[in-house]
Amino acid sequence: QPLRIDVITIFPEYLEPLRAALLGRAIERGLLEVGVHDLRDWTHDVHRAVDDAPYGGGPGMVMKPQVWGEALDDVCGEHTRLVVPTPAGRPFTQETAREYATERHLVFACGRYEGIDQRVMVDAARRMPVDEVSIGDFVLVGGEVAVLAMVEAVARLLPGVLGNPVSAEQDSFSDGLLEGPSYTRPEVWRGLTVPSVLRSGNHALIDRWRRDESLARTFHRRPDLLERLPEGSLDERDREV
Ligand SMILES: N#Cc1c(-c2ccc3cc[nH]c3c2)n[nH]c1N
Repeated sequence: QPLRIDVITIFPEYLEPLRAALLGRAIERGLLEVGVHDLRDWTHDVHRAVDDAPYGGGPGMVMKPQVWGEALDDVCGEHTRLVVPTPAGRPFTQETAREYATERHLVFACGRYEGIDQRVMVDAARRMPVDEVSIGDFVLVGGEVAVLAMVEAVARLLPGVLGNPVSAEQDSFSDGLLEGPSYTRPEVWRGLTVPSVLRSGNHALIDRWRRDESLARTFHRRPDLLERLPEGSLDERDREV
């Protein structure tokens, strides 16, 4: 059955974009299920408080464990992987997205303020796999934008979501390299031309040119990716680029 994704947040409206465009259509077609929940539905006080001052002092507020505990008790099930976006998380990469696309149920816990009381993740890990992940080395104000990015990265890998499934294989990072430049009509635009090899019709030459462009771009923009390539990824000719 389709992957089910649940998101718990104090700003459910932040997740509305999941209902639009390609992802919205995939949900309508039953290719995946998405539920969004307001964390405040699990509060019991008149102020619907979800945060409190940090033990040990310091700036900002911390999200209360009790509210999160009750929300996760209701939303998580026996096949759930809990994903908690945080700047202090392990890097979320294309490999992570591929792993998540094979799961049955993902629950994303969106923090705000200075984050969620750590005991929430410790308690959840008693019953299910828990991943604390980061989408990049920059600081956001909450987890919602990270969840939008992760859900899109995962959903596009699900069968039937992308019109053209081959592109998911050929996208950047699938062979460990960055995608090279792309071009379309017109042939000349503001005095700028399209590389002639792309109009040659010689597909062996075109594939070679694209590979060279990928290698060169990766070398200049992300040399770290070249270090991580599996053994034997680069042939003699590649090394000359
Ligand atoms: N993932 C991720 C994040 C975040 C993030 C996630 C959750 C909260 C909750 C309060 N502030 C947050 C920032 N910032 N930068 C990233 N790459």
